[in-house]
Amino acid sequence: MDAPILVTGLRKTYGSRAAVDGIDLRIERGEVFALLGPNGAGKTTTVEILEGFRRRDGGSVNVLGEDPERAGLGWRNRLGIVLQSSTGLDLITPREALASTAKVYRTPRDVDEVLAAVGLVDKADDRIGKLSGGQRRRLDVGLGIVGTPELLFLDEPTTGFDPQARRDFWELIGSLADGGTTILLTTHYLDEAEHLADRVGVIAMGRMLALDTPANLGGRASLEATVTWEDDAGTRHTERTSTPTRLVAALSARVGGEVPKLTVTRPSLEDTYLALIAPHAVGEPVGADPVAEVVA
Ligand SMILES: Nc1ncnc2c1ncn2[C@@H]1O[C@H](COP(=O)(O)OP(=O)(O)OP(=O)(O)O)[C@@H](O)[C@H]1O
Repeated sequence: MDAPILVTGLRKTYGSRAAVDGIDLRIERGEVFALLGPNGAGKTTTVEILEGFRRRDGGSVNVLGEDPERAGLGWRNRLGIVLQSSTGLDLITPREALASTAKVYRTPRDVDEVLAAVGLVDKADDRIGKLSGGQRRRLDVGLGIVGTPELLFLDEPTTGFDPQARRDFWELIGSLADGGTTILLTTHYLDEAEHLADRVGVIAMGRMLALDTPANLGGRASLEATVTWEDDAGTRHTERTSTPTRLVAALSARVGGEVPKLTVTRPSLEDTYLALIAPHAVGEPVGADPVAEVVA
Protein backbone atom coordinates (compact mmCIF):
# COMPACT_ATOMS: atom_id res chain seq x y z
CA MET A 1 0.00 0.00 0.00
CA ASP A 2 1.23 3.51 -0.83
CA ALA A 3 2.26 5.94 1.88
CA PRO A 4 -0.80 7.81 3.25
CA ILE A 5 1.01 11.12 2.74
CA LEU A 6 3.29 11.76 -0.20
CA VAL A 7 4.35 15.33 -0.96
CA THR A 8 6.94 16.57 -3.42
CA GLY A 9 8.06 20.11 -4.10
CA LEU A 10 5.08 21.70 -2.32
CA ARG A 11 4.84 25.46 -2.79
CA LYS A 12 2.36 28.04 -1.58
CA THR A 13 2.75 31.79 -1.96
CA TYR A 14 0.81 34.69 -0.53
CA GLY A 15 1.42 37.65 -2.81
CA SER A 16 5.12 37.57 -3.56
CA ARG A 17 6.04 35.70 -0.40
CA ALA A 18 6.48 31.93 -0.26
CA ALA A 19 4.84 30.51 2.88
CA VAL A 20 5.80 26.98 1.77
CA ASP A 21 8.85 26.80 -0.40
CA GLY A 22 9.49 23.34 -1.84
CA ILE A 23 8.63 20.81 0.86
CA ASP A 24 9.02 17.04 0.34
CA LEU A 25 7.41 14.66 2.79
CA ARG A 26 6.56 10.98 2.94
CA ILE A 27 4.69 9.62 5.96
CA GLU A 28 4.11 5.89 6.34
CA ARG A 29 1.00 4.09 7.60
CA GLY A 30 0.80 3.98 11.41
CA GLU A 31 3.54 6.58 11.74
CA VAL A 32 3.30 9.52 14.15
CA PHE A 33 4.99 12.48 12.49
CA ALA A 34 5.50 15.84 14.22
CA LEU A 35 5.99 19.07 12.29
CA LEU A 36 7.98 21.57 14.31
CA GLY A 37 8.89 25.14 13.53
CA PRO A 38 8.62 28.70 14.80
CA ASN A 39 5.47 30.82 14.43
CA GLY A 40 4.86 31.59 10.78
CA ALA A 41 7.14 28.78 9.55
CA GLY A 42 4.51 27.30 7.23
CA LYS A 43 3.27 24.35 9.28
CA THR A 44 -0.44 25.18 9.26
CA THR A 45 -0.34 26.13 5.58
CA THR A 46 1.28 22.78 4.75
CA VAL A 47 -1.18 20.82 6.87
CA GLU A 48 -4.22 22.70 5.51
CA ILE A 49 -3.12 21.92 1.95
CA LEU A 50 -2.93 18.23 2.89
CA GLU A 51 -6.40 18.48 4.46
CA GLY A 52 -7.81 20.01 1.28
CA PHE A 53 -8.58 23.36 2.91
CA ARG A 54 -6.05 25.38 0.90
CA ARG A 55 -4.86 25.29 -2.68
CA ARG A 56 -1.20 24.91 -3.51
CA ASP A 57 0.75 26.85 -6.10
CA GLY A 58 3.17 24.08 -6.97
CA GLY A 59 4.28 20.53 -6.32
CA SER A 60 2.34 17.31 -5.99
CA VAL A 61 0.32 16.09 -3.03
CA ASN A 62 -1.15 12.66 -2.51
CA VAL A 63 -3.15 11.96 0.65
CA LEU A 64 -4.73 8.52 1.08
CA GLY A 65 -4.29 7.95 -2.63
CA GLU A 66 -5.93 11.18 -3.79
CA ASP A 67 -5.12 14.78 -4.57
CA PRO A 68 -6.84 16.76 -1.77
CA GLU A 69 -7.83 19.49 -4.23
CA ARG A 70 -9.97 17.03 -6.16
CA ALA A 71 -10.97 14.51 -3.49
CA GLY A 72 -14.60 14.13 -2.45
CA LEU A 73 -16.63 13.32 0.63
CA GLY A 74 -15.67 9.63 0.68
CA TRP A 75 -12.05 10.69 1.06
CA ARG A 76 -12.84 13.28 3.75
CA ASN A 77 -14.65 10.57 5.67
CA ARG A 78 -11.33 8.77 6.14
CA LEU A 79 -9.67 11.81 7.77
CA GLY A 80 -9.83 13.15 11.29
CA ILE A 81 -8.99 16.80 11.75
CA VAL A 82 -8.34 18.77 14.92
CA LEU A 83 -7.79 22.41 14.04
CA GLN A 84 -6.11 25.05 16.20
CA SER A 85 -9.29 26.94 16.95
CA SER A 86 -11.88 25.41 19.19
CA THR A 87 -15.43 24.49 18.23
CA GLY A 88 -18.23 27.01 18.79
CA LEU A 89 -20.86 24.61 20.09
CA ASP A 90 -21.55 26.30 23.41
CA LEU A 91 -25.18 25.29 23.88
CA ILE A 92 -24.94 21.53 23.42
CA THR A 93 -23.09 18.90 25.47
CA PRO A 94 -19.94 16.93 24.59
CA ARG A 95 -22.05 13.79 24.28
CA GLU A 96 -24.43 15.51 21.82
CA ALA A 97 -21.58 17.01 19.80
CA LEU A 98 -19.83 13.65 19.53
CA ALA A 99 -23.05 11.79 18.71
CA SER A 100 -24.02 14.18 15.91
CA THR A 101 -20.50 14.16 14.47
CA ALA A 102 -20.39 10.36 14.67
CA LYS A 103 -23.50 10.19 12.44
CA VAL A 104 -21.56 11.75 9.57
CA TYR A 105 -19.10 8.85 9.46
CA ARG A 106 -19.47 5.34 8.08
CA THR A 107 -17.61 3.61 10.92
CA PRO A 108 -17.89 5.83 13.99
CA ARG A 109 -16.45 4.99 17.39
CA ASP A 110 -18.76 4.48 20.32
CA VAL A 111 -19.43 7.90 21.90
CA ASP A 112 -18.92 6.65 25.47
CA GLU A 113 -15.58 5.15 24.46
CA VAL A 114 -14.47 8.47 22.99
CA LEU A 115 -15.62 10.37 26.09
CA ALA A 116 -13.53 8.01 28.21
CA ALA A 117 -10.53 8.19 25.87
CA VAL A 118 -10.37 11.99 26.09
CA GLY A 119 -11.22 12.12 29.81
CA LEU A 120 -14.59 13.84 29.52
CA VAL A 121 -16.90 11.27 31.13
CA ASP A 122 -17.63 13.62 34.05
CA LYS A 123 -18.42 16.50 31.71
CA ALA A 124 -20.30 14.48 29.08
CA ASP A 125 -23.65 16.11 29.83
CA ASP A 126 -22.54 19.64 30.73
CA ARG A 127 -22.93 22.44 28.22
CA ILE A 128 -19.77 22.90 26.16
CA GLY A 129 -19.88 26.61 26.95
CA LYS A 130 -19.18 25.73 30.59
CA LEU A 131 -16.07 23.65 29.90
CA SER A 132 -12.58 24.95 30.64
CA GLY A 133 -10.16 25.68 27.80
CA GLY A 134 -8.35 22.38 28.27
CA GLN A 135 -11.62 20.44 28.44
CA ARG A 136 -12.80 22.03 25.19
CA ARG A 137 -9.53 21.06 23.59
CA ARG A 138 -10.08 17.47 24.72
CA LEU A 139 -13.48 17.60 23.07
CA ASP A 140 -11.83 18.83 19.86
CA VAL A 141 -9.58 15.78 19.96
CA GLY A 142 -12.62 13.57 20.61
CA LEU A 143 -14.40 15.07 17.59
CA GLY A 144 -11.29 14.36 15.53
CA ILE A 145 -11.20 10.67 16.40
CA VAL A 146 -14.91 9.80 16.63
CA GLY A 147 -15.03 8.88 12.92
CA THR A 148 -12.26 6.24 13.29
CA PRO A 149 -9.98 8.10 10.85
CA GLU A 150 -7.21 6.35 8.92
CA LEU A 151 -5.28 9.60 9.00
CA LEU A 152 -5.47 12.07 11.87
CA PHE A 153 -4.31 15.68 11.67
CA LEU A 154 -3.69 17.40 14.99
CA ASP A 155 -2.79 21.08 15.01
CA GLU A 156 -1.25 21.92 18.40
CA PRO A 157 -3.52 19.39 20.10
CA THR A 158 -2.46 19.77 23.73
CA THR A 159 -2.40 23.54 24.06
CA GLY A 160 -4.08 24.29 27.40
CA PHE A 161 -3.90 20.72 28.70
CA ASP A 162 -2.76 20.18 32.27
CA PRO A 163 0.22 17.79 32.68
CA GLN A 164 -1.92 14.76 33.49
CA ALA A 165 -4.23 15.43 30.54
CA ARG A 166 -1.17 15.66 28.25
CA ARG A 167 0.10 12.29 29.51
CA ASP A 168 -3.35 10.76 28.97
CA PHE A 169 -3.46 12.26 25.48
CA TRP A 170 -0.01 10.87 24.65
CA GLU A 171 -1.22 7.44 25.67
CA LEU A 172 -4.30 7.80 23.47
CA ILE A 173 -2.18 8.82 20.46
CA GLY A 174 0.16 5.88 21.08
CA SER A 175 -2.73 3.43 21.07
CA LEU A 176 -4.28 4.97 17.93
CA ALA A 177 -0.93 4.64 16.13
CA ASP A 178 -0.54 1.04 17.37
CA GLY A 179 -3.93 0.37 15.79
CA GLY A 180 -2.62 1.60 12.41
CA THR A 181 -3.84 5.23 12.43
CA THR A 182 -1.38 7.57 10.73
CA ILE A 183 -0.94 10.81 12.66
CA LEU A 184 0.46 14.15 11.58
CA LEU A 185 0.70 16.69 14.35
CA THR A 186 2.10 20.15 14.77
CA THR A 187 3.34 21.17 18.17
CA HIS A 188 5.49 23.74 19.92
CA TYR A 189 6.16 21.31 22.77
CA LEU A 190 9.46 19.57 22.13
CA ASP A 191 8.88 17.03 24.89
CA GLU A 192 5.61 16.11 23.19
CA ALA A 193 7.37 15.57 19.86
CA GLU A 194 10.09 13.55 21.57
CA HIS A 195 7.59 11.38 23.39
CA LEU A 196 5.11 10.83 20.58
CA ALA A 197 6.76 11.11 17.21
CA ASP A 198 8.47 8.37 15.23
CA ARG A 199 9.96 11.17 13.12
CA VAL A 200 9.98 14.93 13.27
CA GLY A 201 10.38 17.54 10.56
CA VAL A 202 11.63 21.04 11.35
CA ILE A 203 10.26 23.78 9.09
CA ALA A 204 11.40 27.41 8.96
CA MET A 205 10.65 30.03 6.31
CA GLY A 206 8.64 27.41 4.41
CA ARG A 207 11.56 24.98 4.04
CA MET A 208 12.25 21.64 5.67
CA LEU A 209 15.49 22.17 7.58
CA ALA A 210 15.80 18.67 9.02
CA LEU A 211 13.80 15.48 9.07
CA ASP A 212 14.72 12.52 11.26
CA THR A 213 13.84 10.54 14.36
CA PRO A 214 13.81 12.67 17.53
CA ALA A 215 16.93 10.84 18.72
CA ASN A 216 18.91 11.56 15.55
CA LEU A 217 17.62 14.99 14.54
CA GLY A 218 20.46 17.32 13.56
CA GLY A 219 23.05 14.61 14.27
CA ARG A 220 21.94 14.72 17.91
CA ALA A 221 22.95 11.14 18.71
CA SER A 222 26.55 11.83 17.74
CA LEU A 223 26.86 15.25 19.42
CA GLU A 224 29.21 15.58 22.35
CA ALA A 225 28.02 14.86 25.87
CA THR A 226 28.78 17.09 28.82
CA VAL A 227 30.19 15.35 31.92
CA THR A 228 30.33 17.18 35.23
CA TRP A 229 31.65 15.97 38.58
CA GLU A 230 33.28 17.15 41.80
CA ASP A 231 36.79 16.31 43.02
CA ASP A 232 37.96 15.63 46.61
CA ALA A 233 38.42 19.34 47.27
CA GLY A 234 34.81 20.04 46.22
CA THR A 235 35.82 21.75 42.97
CA ARG A 236 33.31 21.29 40.13
CA HIS A 237 34.62 20.06 36.74
CA THR A 238 32.95 20.10 33.33
CA GLU A 239 34.20 18.30 30.26
CA ARG A 240 32.62 17.90 26.81
CA THR A 241 33.39 14.60 25.16
CA SER A 242 32.23 12.26 22.43
CA THR A 243 33.28 9.28 24.61
CA PRO A 244 31.56 9.92 27.95
CA THR A 245 31.64 6.25 29.00
CA ARG A 246 35.41 6.20 28.71
CA LEU A 247 35.74 9.43 30.71
CA VAL A 248 33.41 8.21 33.47
CA ALA A 249 35.31 4.89 33.68
CA ALA A 250 38.60 6.77 34.01
CA LEU A 251 37.17 9.07 36.69
CA SER A 252 35.75 6.12 38.59
CA ALA A 253 39.10 4.30 38.47
CA ARG A 254 40.83 7.47 39.69
CA VAL A 255 38.59 7.92 42.77
CA GLY A 256 38.24 4.19 43.36
CA GLY A 257 34.42 3.98 43.12
CA GLU A 258 31.54 6.43 42.91
CA VAL A 259 32.36 9.75 41.25
CA PRO A 260 30.94 12.55 43.45
CA LYS A 261 28.03 14.55 41.93
CA LEU A 262 28.45 12.97 38.51
CA THR A 263 26.14 14.06 35.65
CA VAL A 264 26.23 13.12 31.97
CA THR A 265 23.97 15.11 29.63
CA ARG A 266 23.48 15.21 25.88
CA PRO A 267 21.83 18.04 23.95
CA SER A 268 18.05 17.86 24.34
CA LEU A 269 15.70 17.87 21.36
CA GLU A 270 14.99 21.48 22.29
CA ASP A 271 18.71 22.37 22.17
CA THR A 272 19.01 20.73 18.75
CA TYR A 273 15.82 22.37 17.47
CA LEU A 274 16.90 25.84 18.65
CA ALA A 275 20.31 25.40 17.01
CA LEU A 276 18.63 24.37 13.75
CA ILE A 277 16.26 27.33 13.58
CA ALA A 278 18.67 29.96 14.97
CA PRO A 279 19.92 31.09 11.51
CA HIS A 280 16.27 31.55 10.44
CA ALA A 281 15.01 33.43 13.50
CA VAL A 282 14.66 36.75 11.75
CA GLY A 283 11.09 37.52 12.82
CA GLU A 284 8.02 37.76 10.66
CA PRO A 285 8.81 39.36 7.30
CA VAL A 286 6.45 41.92 5.83
CA GLY A 287 4.04 39.67 3.93
CA ALA A 288 1.03 39.90 1.70
CA ASP A 289 -2.37 41.02 2.90
CA PRO A 290 -4.28 38.17 4.51
CA VAL A 291 -6.10 36.06 1.96
CA ALA A 292 -9.23 34.23 3.07
CA GLU A 293 -9.15 30.97 1.20
CA VAL A 294 -11.10 27.78 1.63
CA VAL A 295 -11.32 24.98 -0.90
CA ALA A 296 -14.91 23.85 -1.07
N1 LIG B 1 -4.34 33.60 4.47
C1 LIG B 1 -3.09 34.12 4.48
N2 LIG B 1 -2.80 35.24 3.79
C2 LIG B 1 -1.54 35.76 3.77
N3 LIG B 1 -0.50 35.22 4.44
C3 LIG B 1 -0.74 34.11 5.15
C4 LIG B 1 -2.03 33.49 5.21
N4 LIG B 1 -1.95 32.37 5.99
C5 LIG B 1 -0.67 32.29 6.41
N5 LIG B 1 0.07 33.33 5.90
C6 LIG B 1 1.50 33.57 6.11
O1 LIG B 1 2.20 32.39 5.75
C7 LIG B 1 3.26 32.15 6.64
C8 LIG B 1 3.11 30.75 7.24
O2 LIG B 1 1.98 30.73 8.10
P1 LIG B 1 1.49 29.42 8.85
O3 LIG B 1 0.19 29.75 9.51
O4 LIG B 1 1.52 28.28 7.90
O5 LIG B 1 2.64 29.23 9.94
P2 LIG B 1 2.74 28.21 11.18
O6 LIG B 1 4.05 27.54 11.05
O7 LIG B 1 1.55 27.33 11.23
O8 LIG B 1 2.73 29.19 12.41
P3 LIG B 1 2.16 29.02 13.94
O9 LIG B 1 3.15 28.19 14.67
O10 LIG B 1 2.14 30.43 14.42
O11 LIG B 1 0.79 28.41 13.86
C9 LIG B 1 3.23 33.26 7.68
O12 LIG B 1 4.17 34.24 7.28
C10 LIG B 1 1.82 33.80 7.58
O13 LIG B 1 1.78 35.16 7.92
